[in-house]
Amino acid sequence: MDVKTVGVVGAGQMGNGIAHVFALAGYEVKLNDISAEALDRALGTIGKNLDRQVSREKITEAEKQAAMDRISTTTVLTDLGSSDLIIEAATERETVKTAIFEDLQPHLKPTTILTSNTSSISITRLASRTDRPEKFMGFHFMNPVPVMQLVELIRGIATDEETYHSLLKVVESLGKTAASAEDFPAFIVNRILMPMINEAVYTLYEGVGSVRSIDESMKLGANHPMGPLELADFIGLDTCLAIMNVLHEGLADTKYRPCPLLTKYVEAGWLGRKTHRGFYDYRGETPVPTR
Ligand SMILES: CC(=O)CC(=O)SCCNC(=O)CCNC(=O)[C@H](O)C(C)(C)COP(=O)(O)OP(=O)(O)OC[C@H]1O[C@@H](n2cnc3c(N)ncnc32)[C@H](O)[C@@H]1OP(=O)(O)O
Ligand SMILES: NC(=O)C1=CN([C@@H]2O[C@H](COP(=O)(O)OP(=O)(O)OC[C@H]3O[C@@H](n4cnc5c(N)ncnc54)[C@H](OP(=O)(O)O)[C@@H]3O)[C@@H](O)[C@H]2O)C=CC1
Repeated sequence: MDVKTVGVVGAGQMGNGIAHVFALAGYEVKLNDISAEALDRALGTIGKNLDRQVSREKITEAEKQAAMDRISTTTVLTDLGSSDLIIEAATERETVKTAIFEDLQPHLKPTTILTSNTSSISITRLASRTDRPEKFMGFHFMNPVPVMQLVELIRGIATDEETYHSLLKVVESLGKTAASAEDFPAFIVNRILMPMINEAVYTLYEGVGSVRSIDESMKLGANHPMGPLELADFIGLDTCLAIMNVLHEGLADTKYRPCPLLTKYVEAGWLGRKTHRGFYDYRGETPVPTR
């Protein structure tokens, strides 16, 4: 299947990054969200991130303009029906994702490939709720999408080889690198990364260190580009908690128990950068630790 048009569902931090890289690579992109404000914000963010690439001479002003012109937005999900490839990047909740695929599928071409950017949820189970499990895959981009090299490709039990090879070609066309992961909870990156973040929250919860000392320790002591709590805020604490819950339930092992402090931050609506407060408070000029 030759992919030329892409429909992206969900215009949050991942959806806008995915639209950005596809438009820059020459694909026509339709970006959908339930909220018109989210779509406006996404276009603003894409413009700013493309400007950054122009100012660092990675792309020209004309390439930026051409990329912006290839992106259209809509709050009507079914407008994405004519796309060759759908990338679902809505909130990490299985019921949300299943409803999107159910609403979309009567409007799709028989050849359309369906994918989810889920961080953790079973691809086989999501696929089984659609009319085309053989054309369904996990297509897991990393945050920030314009910068990170990796894309995880996850085949469900029924995914056919043609679909897998079509997506491999797409990843190559974006200048990124694919890694194949088997369909088990949280795949490869988050199976390893998220227990580390959860452990950092336990380290804070048990008073072993403060937010700042935990992050400094991992940046200066293990050469991580961001401390684990800073990274959790960057990913979104709701997403981190959702992934830990999938690991905990899916692997039935107490070592994946989400830290109660992580749950408390999510219950407070302190979801990290996207709500301006998480392990750090981002409302002032510089981030201030909340513990
Ligand atoms: C949860 C999941 O399911 C899976 C996941 O995604 S897990 C999260 C994975 N991501 C990570 O672990 C990110 C860890 N953090 C980092 O790698 C770095 O802190 C970072 C790349 C985000 C920023 O790096 P930095 O050195 O502090 O910032 P900065 O110097 O401004 O940026 C580095 C480069 O990225 C570019 N950049 C940063 N953000 C960008 C964006 N959103 N769009 C475009 N370019 C961007 C900058 O322009 C700069 O480019 P050059 O090298 O060409 O100059
Ligand atoms: N954050 C990260 O680092 C990474 C996240 N992912 C995965 O990507 C997906 C998106 O995450 P992320 O971008 O961070 O989340 P965000 O919370 O930033 O964005 C999700 C967006 O989806 C919208 N949305 C919710 N329901 C629907 C719907 N039915 N139709 C269309 N849009 C909808 C939300 O709208 P509203 O806000 O109005 O509810 C919001 O704008 C998740 O599956 C996540 O696990 C994958 C890799 C990295």
